Amino acid sequence: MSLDFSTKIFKTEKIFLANTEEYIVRGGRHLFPLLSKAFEGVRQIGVIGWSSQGRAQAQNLRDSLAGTGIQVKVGLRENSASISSAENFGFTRDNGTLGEMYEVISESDISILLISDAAQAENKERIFEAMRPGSTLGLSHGFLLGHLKNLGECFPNNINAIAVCPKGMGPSVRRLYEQGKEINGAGINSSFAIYQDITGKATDYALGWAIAIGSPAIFHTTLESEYKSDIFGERGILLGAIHGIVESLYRWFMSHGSSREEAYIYSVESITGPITKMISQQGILAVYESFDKTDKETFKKAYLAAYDPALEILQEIYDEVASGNEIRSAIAASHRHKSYPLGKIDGTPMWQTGIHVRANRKSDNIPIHPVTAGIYIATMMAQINLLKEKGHSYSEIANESIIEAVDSLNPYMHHRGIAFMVDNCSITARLGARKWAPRFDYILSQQTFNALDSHFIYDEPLFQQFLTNEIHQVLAICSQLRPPIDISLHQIDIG
Ligand SMILES: NC(=O)c1ccc[n+]([C@@H]2O[C@H](COP(=O)([O-])OP(=O)(O)OC[C@H]3O[C@@H](n4cnc5c(N)ncnc54)[C@H](OP(=O)(O)O)[C@@H]3O)[C@@H](O)[C@H]2O)c1
Ligand SMILES: [Mg+2]
Repeated sequence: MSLDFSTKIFKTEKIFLANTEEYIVRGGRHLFPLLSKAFEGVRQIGVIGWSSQGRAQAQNLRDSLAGTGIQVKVGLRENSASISSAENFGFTRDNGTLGEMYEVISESDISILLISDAAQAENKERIFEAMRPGSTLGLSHGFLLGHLKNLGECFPNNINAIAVCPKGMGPSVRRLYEQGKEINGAGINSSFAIYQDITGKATDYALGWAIAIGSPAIFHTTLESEYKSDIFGERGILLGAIHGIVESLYRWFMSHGSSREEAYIYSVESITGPITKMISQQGILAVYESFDKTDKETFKKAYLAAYDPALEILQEIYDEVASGNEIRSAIAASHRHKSYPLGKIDGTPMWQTGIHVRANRKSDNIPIHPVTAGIYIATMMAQINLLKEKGHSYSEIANESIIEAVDSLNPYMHHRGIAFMVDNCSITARLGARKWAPRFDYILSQQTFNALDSHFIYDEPLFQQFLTNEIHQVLAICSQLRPPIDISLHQIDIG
């Protein structure tokens, strides 16, 4: 995969991640005056859908493009339940910035498709038909490409097909953009991909779009690599795996004499509080290095007991995603959910305990439990190593396995529990988390905890591989590209 690209409008920057070269573009408000040039020939951008991403991207684009003459118009299905919410945010039929989705697509020069992935797949013919020749289809996910590949079909050959994929959820995309008004560089990083460029303008459109939604750093990828790593990552450590890990850990701590509150603190709080913060600020190895000798041993044992079982499930997920099965499964599930809507995931005593724990939380006193750290980090490392083996770039690996977890998602779980994190993500992600979390819970309970409670022979090279992994160096470089502020959740408006 070539990670180089060319733009006459924005400055590209070469970075070295371990021994590989990648090119990025840094965003920021000082580049907004270049947006008119980047979007040359564009009079209207349609944002189709009003959910996590639609709401955030439509507002950010409108704010960034103010004064350029480029209109941002929201498109929704007939009788959409979201019409009144969009109108409350100033996208109204009266002022011409809200309309029926197929009409908006047919009027727009760029149509950013932010309806659910399954709805994109289901309505692709009508969407493609509505697009004018020479116009641009914008995606925030490669799911639709995966679906087309499953069917042996392609995008229409008379449109551009591009993607800008924010590596964080919609509310963060909006909130950090707003914070960026005071602190230049605050925002959510995005990857971008150019699948089809028939006008020669696709790269500048994509970079302009990413800058306009506030991304501080923009990485290049392909649409195929994006959907594989994204669908895989959210089923892995970002959502599915972390859910399975904490459920199984909670029970394990209880079976070893902890009270409910202690078990919750040692499992969930430990990860979403100090482990997340330390990885975000100092990297993965810092967690291990923060332990004394005894806890280092405990961490090592937990790491080695968890790595292979976690890798086994992760490999299965990757295979399911790469073969197209996971995409078929998400579409099939969306049909079933018309009769059986997605169920709750935070009703059990564990998550009820979490409410009390959070109410009485003293943030500075949350311990890092070495068993929890060992299992969580082993799963993260297994995901990193698998993505590397599958040929993903380091920027994508770091974002899909570490940065999105510690800077975007885990803080949501810390703030209000598992459902607040998972159910603020896309439907594709919510489905995947529900499908795979029990598999991680099961394999850890069956294998990892059995091993932990007995003696087993350490795979020393595997632990050495953790200590010397290139990802530590990669993360140090990537963390310089992170937004300069923390996500302040208490201010986030989840509507
Ligand atoms: N959520 C994230 O943080 C995130 C992050 C990165 C990328 N993405 C990608 O961004 C895109 C949008 O995701 P999302 O999470 O914002 O949305 P979502 O929650 O997955 O989907 C909800 C939106 O889809 C619309 N919709 C559902 N069925 C429809 C149908 N049959 N016809 C027309 N519209 C329909 C809904 O319309 P109504 O409003 O009328 O109900 C609503 O606006 C997806 O490609 C996703 O993979 C999401
Ligand atoms: Mg994602």
